Amino acid sequence: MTELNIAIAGAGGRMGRILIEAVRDAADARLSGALDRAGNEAADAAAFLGQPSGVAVESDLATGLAGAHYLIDFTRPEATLQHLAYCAEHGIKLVIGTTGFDDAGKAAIVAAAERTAIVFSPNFSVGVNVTMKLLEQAAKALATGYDIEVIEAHHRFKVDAPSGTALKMGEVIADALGRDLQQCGVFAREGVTGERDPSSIGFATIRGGDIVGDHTVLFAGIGERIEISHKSSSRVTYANGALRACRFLADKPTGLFDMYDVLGLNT
Ligand SMILES: NC(=O)C1=CN([C@@H]2O[C@H](COP(=O)(O)OP(=O)(O)OC[C@H]3O[C@@H](n4cnc5c(N)ncnc54)[C@H](OP(=O)(O)O)[C@@H]3O)[C@@H](O)[C@H]2O)C=CC1
Ligand SMILES: O=C(O)C1=N[C@H](C(=O)O)C[C@H](O)C1
Repeated sequence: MTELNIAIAGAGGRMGRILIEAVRDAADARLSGALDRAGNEAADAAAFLGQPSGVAVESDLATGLAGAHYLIDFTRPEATLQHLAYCAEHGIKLVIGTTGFDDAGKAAIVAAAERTAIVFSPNFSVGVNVTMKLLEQAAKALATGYDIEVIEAHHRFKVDAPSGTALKMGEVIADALGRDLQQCGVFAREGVTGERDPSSIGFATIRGGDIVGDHTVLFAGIGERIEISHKSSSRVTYANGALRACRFLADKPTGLFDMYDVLGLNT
């Protein structure tokens, strides 16, 4: 069995810590390095587990990525884009969970995938990706007469809105209906808004406490409504999905993939 040498970016963050634990628990993976921003360096990336790893948290990319074949990055767009450039240059494969990229950031990821292999997904849980498939089917079956609203709730610390997952759900539904989310997405309502445009897809965001991540899509008709919901109760599902993505990349030299590719849902 070939061992996966994995570095973790954002090592001290909510996802970073769960990822370090998941890599350490995986029989086929080795924690080869850990990165975080300057000022967050630490002597041992797994000290919080009470089981030293011998891997320090570094802010210097060359040091933190020495010996890494994969970088799992759940940080912020500005950090991911720096890591992306380094990984593309050095042939390190990337699993990107960071959300909140603008169009230029997404284009940089597409370009980097010509030089290294990347899985980029706003949500690495199996359940959310299966939910996306259900949404595709529901949207096609409920194409007329049903108003579509995406409602998401996350913890108080989340900095981007709507969540990357909510936006992806909107895109999946818009694609299934032949609409363009850039045109039909409604991201805020206040004051005298007028009646709802039936071709719109609305978004509502809730932030509070320690909510890990809830997403509901409402298809509201006259006389009935359908709700398709996914609720995360642990970040372990995201970490396990990210590890699965590394295994998927093992035989891919270049290319941009998502969790549909990893899970074989692209049918
Ligand atoms: N795709 C998926 O399945 C999931 C995606 N996410 C996404 O992952 C990202 C991280 O989430 P979460 O772990 O909760 O966030 P945290 O804020 O807990 O962790 C982010 C880590 O990255 C560090 N960081 C921030 N900016 C920089 C920078 N410029 N350079 C280097 N390091 C930096 C932070 O340091 P500091 O604290 O000092 O800012 C922190 O250690 C978010 O975009 C979130 O939406 C989250 C869960 C699942
Ligand atoms: O910030 C989070 O926590 C999460 N972010 C991702 C997103 O923006 O969709 C995935 C998950 O919902 C948790």
